[in-house]
Amino acid sequence: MANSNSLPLYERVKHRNTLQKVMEFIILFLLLSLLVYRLLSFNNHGLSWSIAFLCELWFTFSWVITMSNKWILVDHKPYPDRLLQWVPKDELPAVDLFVTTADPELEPPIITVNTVLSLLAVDYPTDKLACYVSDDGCSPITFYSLVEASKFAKLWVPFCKKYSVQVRSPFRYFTNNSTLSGINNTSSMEFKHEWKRVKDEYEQLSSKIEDVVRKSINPSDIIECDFSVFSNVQRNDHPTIIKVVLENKEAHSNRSVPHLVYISREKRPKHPHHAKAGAMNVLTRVSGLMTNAPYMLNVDCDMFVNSPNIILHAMCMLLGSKNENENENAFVQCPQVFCDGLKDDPFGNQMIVWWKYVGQGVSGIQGPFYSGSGCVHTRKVIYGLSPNYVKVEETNAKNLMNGKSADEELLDVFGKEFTKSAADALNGKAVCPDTLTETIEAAYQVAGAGYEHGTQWGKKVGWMYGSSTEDALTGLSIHNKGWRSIVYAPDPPAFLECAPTGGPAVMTQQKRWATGLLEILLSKNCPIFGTLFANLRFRQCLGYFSILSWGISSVLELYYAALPAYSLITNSYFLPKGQEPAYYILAAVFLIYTIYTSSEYLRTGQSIRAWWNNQRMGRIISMSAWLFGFVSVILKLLGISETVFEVTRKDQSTSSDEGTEDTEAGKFTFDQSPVFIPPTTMLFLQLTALATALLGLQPPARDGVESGSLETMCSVLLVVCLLPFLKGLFGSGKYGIPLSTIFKSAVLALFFYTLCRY
Ligand SMILES: O=c1ccn([C@@H]2O[C@H](COP(=O)(O)OP(=O)(O)O[C@H]3O[C@H](CO)[C@@H](O)[C@H](O)[C@H]3O)[C@@H](O)[C@H]2O)c(=O)[nH]1
Ligand SMILES: [Mn+2]
Repeated sequence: MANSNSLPLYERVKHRNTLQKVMEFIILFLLLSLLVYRLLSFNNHGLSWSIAFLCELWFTFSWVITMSNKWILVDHKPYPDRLLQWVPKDELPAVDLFVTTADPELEPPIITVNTVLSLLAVDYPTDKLACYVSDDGCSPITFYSLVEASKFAKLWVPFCKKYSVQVRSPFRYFTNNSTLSGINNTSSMEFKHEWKRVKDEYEQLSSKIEDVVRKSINPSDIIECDFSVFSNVQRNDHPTIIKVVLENKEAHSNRSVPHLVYISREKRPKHPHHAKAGAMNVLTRVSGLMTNAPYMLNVDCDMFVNSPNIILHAMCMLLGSKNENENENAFVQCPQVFCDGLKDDPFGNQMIVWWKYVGQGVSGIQGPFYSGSGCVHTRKVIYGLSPNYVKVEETNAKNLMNGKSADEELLDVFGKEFTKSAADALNGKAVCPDTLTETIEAAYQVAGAGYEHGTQWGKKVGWMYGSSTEDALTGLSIHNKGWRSIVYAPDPPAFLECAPTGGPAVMTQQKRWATGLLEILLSKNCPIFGTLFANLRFRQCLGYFSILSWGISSVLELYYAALPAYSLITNSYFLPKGQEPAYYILAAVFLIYTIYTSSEYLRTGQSIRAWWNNQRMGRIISMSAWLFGFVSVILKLLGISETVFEVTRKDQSTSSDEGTEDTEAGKFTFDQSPVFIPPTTMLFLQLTALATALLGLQPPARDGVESGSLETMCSVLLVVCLLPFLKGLFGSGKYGIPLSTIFKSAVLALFFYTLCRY
């Protein structure tokens, strides 16, 4: 026993990559040479030269950060057997499971239901788990779906455990894919029989939900449950609704299913609700009163469990070290992996390479960024504790000297109804009440719209307010205290989710990210302060900078992309000429960068096409969604408008019937959103510039040197990147760019052209 105690519960696996690193240094050297070349020839050039220099300075700086981010890749390997030797199964720590949903239309309830069922069925003692669903849509349909799902769960959970089912979300388990469904010719009769029964039940469940969604049947007409609370509610103006959907009363029987609680927090037009961050804080408080588990797993409504052992594995990494002081891991983050992602990643948003090289790279520094979903948090850390923590009793004495008792202090921070629960959690001796309903009255209090007034929720404790990427901000505030975090990227992935498809959904998501991230950079939460005045490591700060600056790089990329067009139109140049040595510097950067980036795709098992799609979408997203993110943050800083959290549309590929493969799914789609104007303008601009050059309409070169081959090549390359938009000009329906967008873009392009010419 003593022996197994001292064995670590997880291992850090480091990957070094010399070849990649050599290429990184060569690229850095080339970029620096280019900067030197620009500086040496600064005097004889005009504005475009300075802009090019500025942009290249930024690109070089970003490259240094990229190198720092990827210095060592780290992954982790848990040893659950050692944990089970160390802690008996029924003494494992409890974990509260959080799911958020906000809109039954954008987020079909059947998706949420599958996520919830997969959570209820994880391999972990059921009496240690409780699942809380926050519904910001206040939808009786979502509630109804959960009630129905809880009945099915009583069949599904025991079935999964009895047959050690690998895939625990029913829609995926019951696909036609035989490797997932686990049924084959060698299966026993009993299994086949039960399999059929569970499948039938699931089909009934999904058709019931579909009926309610499609025909808008009033759920209260079909089940006996109390729906009166949902009458007359408006999404943004309603009292709290908390319903214990399922209470686990037979904890030790093999038919038991974890608790399931539905929460729709109070919303009032006058009270800010803080979108997802607000919902997470209500989940934290309600669960704090009901079960107060020391750990909390949170997922978005579309992210379901794919590996049934995930909680046990995460526990290894959170409990994992020999002495308590050394245990400085605040949270375990699993990469976001997309289920049945479209072939070759046409929208460039599957982020496989990002998670591999940046996600695992920052894990070698202080740890991965919290990315909002697929993450297990430590409750105490969310309550603001630092790694070198002092217990509440100890602070007690200290505070008394300041004239404030610890209780008063806790009251100020957490609010009245929550003081005891918070103290219990911080002291690590949470006792949960015998029944969930016992605490329901207090739960209504802490879910109220005005509860947080005068407390530190969203400021010092809980999920942080002030950014539409509350995840990055919350993670940053944890890293600022000196905590580490852990990336866990098992194969098969621990969770799977749906990647948004189509132009508009991708743009909504990317715009929100760029907005939220820039909001953090330009606020008092800027990571530079974290490094200067708190415990954020310098290279971790650089890592944060690399994502927080998306909005800024979009502006520089836009300038750089306009340069070739400008040069062609005015018959000037901003790139070195064929006879200059610097010409070869540029060619070499281009070549090595191509080899470097494409090799990352090949090594992660993706195709060259996927590489190209990501490069292309990278440029498109940067000059559309990120640019809009930048603009909305500037508007917010000027006090003109507030930033909002727009929910991403989730595709309903989870219904039980197998849809035929949508061959059009990878095609770029458009809508009326102004976000499509800048890329369309850019396309027009490059086309006009190329036409000007080809038709010999360029003015005579001012200082005798004309635009050269590199400018033309860059312009052509941009047109190739913008090919989806070129096609969009001729497409119809959702595949075509709306006429108004085309018109506005043409006017803008014409304006730029005139500006250049005169
Ligand atoms: O007012 C709101 C808005 C959103 N949500 C929920 O927040 C989650 C994330 O929203 P979604 O539109 O799916 O955003 P994504 O871009 O897919 O999510 C990523 O980015 C977000 C930050 O921008 C993080 O919060 C997410 O966890 C992360 O997965 C969903 O479950 C929503 O139901 C709420 O509960 N209340
Ligand atoms: Mn999502």
